[in-house]
Amino acid sequence: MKIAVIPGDGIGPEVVGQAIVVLEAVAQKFGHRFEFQEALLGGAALDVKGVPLPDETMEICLKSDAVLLGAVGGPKWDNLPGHLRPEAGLLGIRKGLNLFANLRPAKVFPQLKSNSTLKEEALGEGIDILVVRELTGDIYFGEKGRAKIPGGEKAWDTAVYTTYEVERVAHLAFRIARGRRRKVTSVDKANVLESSRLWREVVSKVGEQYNDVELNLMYVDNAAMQLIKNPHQFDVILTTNMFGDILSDEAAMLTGSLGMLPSASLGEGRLGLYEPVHGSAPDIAGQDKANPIATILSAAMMLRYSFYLEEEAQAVENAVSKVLDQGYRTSDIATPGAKIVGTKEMGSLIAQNM
Ligand SMILES: NC(=O)c1ccc[n+]([C@@H]2O[C@H](COP(=O)([O-])OP(=O)(O)OC[C@H]3O[C@@H](n4cnc5c(N)ncnc54)[C@H](O)[C@@H]3O)[C@@H](O)[C@H]2O)c1
Ligand SMILES: CC(C)[C@H](C(=O)O)[C@@H](O)C(=O)O
Ligand SMILES: [Mg+2]
Repeated sequence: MKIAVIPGDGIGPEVVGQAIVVLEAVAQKFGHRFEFQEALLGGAALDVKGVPLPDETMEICLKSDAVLLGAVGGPKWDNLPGHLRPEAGLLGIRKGLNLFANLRPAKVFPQLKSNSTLKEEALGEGIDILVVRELTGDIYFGEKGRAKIPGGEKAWDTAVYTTYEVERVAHLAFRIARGRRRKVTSVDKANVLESSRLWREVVSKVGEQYNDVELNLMYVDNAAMQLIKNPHQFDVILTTNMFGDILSDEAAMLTGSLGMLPSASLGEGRLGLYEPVHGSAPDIAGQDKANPIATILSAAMMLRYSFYLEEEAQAVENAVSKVLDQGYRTSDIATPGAKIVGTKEMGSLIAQNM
């Protein structure tokens, strides 16, 4: 099994390094062979190649069975023009690999209930939400530009969706909901945006083919509020690229820390891209402070969705749970009396508990 490894910038290399330690423990325990090949993306690629997404990186990804990615971006590259920013490299790779569905599960580990920004009573039995974010359309990829006008400038980004783009991600969300609590909440801004009106029409039509799944339609401003007020009402949240970006960070905080949230980006085939939801965290980069669990859980999603190794995926998730049971915490999820460890130690502990 060939895995393209893209450490990226900031804490990216630190957290990816620990996901590899855990994948090597999986290989040893279950007798698999993973072949890792490194590739450059984002600021790391800009510094060496002058572009955020070099051709070799796309070639390496296309020849692999899965891609493991850290994060990109940082203040060093913040003043570059849009198409040269590290983030453009990430968008390019998602689009280039046609990864149209981004799965972002927000689940509360029982050991971390007190880290949630919600009161423990509000969390009840815990939260288990899956955000299915469309990933290759919307305002991220529509026409954009800037022009001089009298007195200053104007700038624009365009939100575009086609029937086909909405249909394919909607089908995926409904199919996934069948394996969960059979409830899809589609989130849009159909009271204002034309692209959201198309989104709503298409999702409703696709929903008619899944009579066994309940469909709710919700505006994004209300959804942002409902996530805090009553997160238990959500099972699968199906939403657009932009709203999914925002709502998944919000859902992350319900679980205690952005450092806990993994993601999988999927297309038509087996090739997927697996990355934590968080960014390159320049404020803590290079200090061995980053929580590697989001990336380690992303590696578990890789085992599940690209390699169909369910037992192995669960073994990784159980190892994370065991280490939390033993009281080990990185500083973002610290609680009174916890044993605070750094990025590397957290990775080693999870590998040892496999
Ligand atoms: N997928 C990606 O590559 C991705 C995602 C989001 C942001 N970014 C980029 O990252 C850079 C920083 O963005 P930001 O500060 O808005 O978001 P961020 O997610 O990098 O950080 C937000 C906050 O969460 C903390 N944090 C994030 N991950 C953590 C972890 N694993 N362990 C402990 N704490 C963690 C950070 O220290 C920071 O305080 C920007 O250049 C942005 O464009 C990249
Ligand atoms: C860095 C940025 C391009 C990216 C996004 O907006 O998709 C990030 O915020 C994410 O959530 O993966
Ligand atoms: Mg984001």
